[in-house]
Amino acid sequence: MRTRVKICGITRQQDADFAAESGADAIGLVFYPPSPRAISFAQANTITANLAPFVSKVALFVDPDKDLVSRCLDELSVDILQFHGDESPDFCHQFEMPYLKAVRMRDGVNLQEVADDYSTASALLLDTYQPGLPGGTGKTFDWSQISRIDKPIILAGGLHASNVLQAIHQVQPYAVDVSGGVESDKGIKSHEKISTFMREVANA
Ligand SMILES: O=C(O)c1ccccc1NCC(=O)[C@H](O)[C@H](O)COP(=O)(O)O
Repeated sequence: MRTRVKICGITRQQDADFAAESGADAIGLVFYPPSPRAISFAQANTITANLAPFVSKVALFVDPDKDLVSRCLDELSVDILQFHGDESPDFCHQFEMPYLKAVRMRDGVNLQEVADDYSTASALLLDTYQPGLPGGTGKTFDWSQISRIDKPIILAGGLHASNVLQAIHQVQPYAVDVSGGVESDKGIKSHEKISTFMREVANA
């Protein structure tokens, strides 16, 4: 089966359009103000309003207030929520929307237990654990920590064109998620890097 691609931390319409033209399956919009990739709902509206069809729009939060997520759903057309903090299963489920639950990989994480806890999640997104930084670390983690679970896995953390092929062969994820690995600067995607990344995934 083809490995899907989500390009996260999109802040500009031209990057979203290029990602879509290049075959990305999803784009991620970060609604977490401390992030250098954070955008407002108004910016997100411009990006999503003109996006080609059949590209999923993922709204990413880190331990948000319920009201922020509700407002996002009222004001924006998004397809999937992504919770990248310590949100509980009940919190994630309450919006009655498909959602991804990020898991920051560290010693002792039992992925099947997490998958059972978040039984309503569409997938687990596995990212690198780094104290003080909930995501977008640009660093890989030890992929041998990943056990087989009965839920789709989205592999994130430090992926780029030079390691994504190996990552796909080793982990066989449902999808890969990239942010820093296709950037020229924080929040600014490099179209050349997106093209190379997409080509590598297609070769896998
Ligand atoms: O991108 C951020 O700044 C960010 C901040 C807080 C939580 C999540 C964040 N990003 C999530 C992602 O972009 C990806 O899901 C993932 O972390 C991969 O990022 P990268 O290692 O840069 O490829």
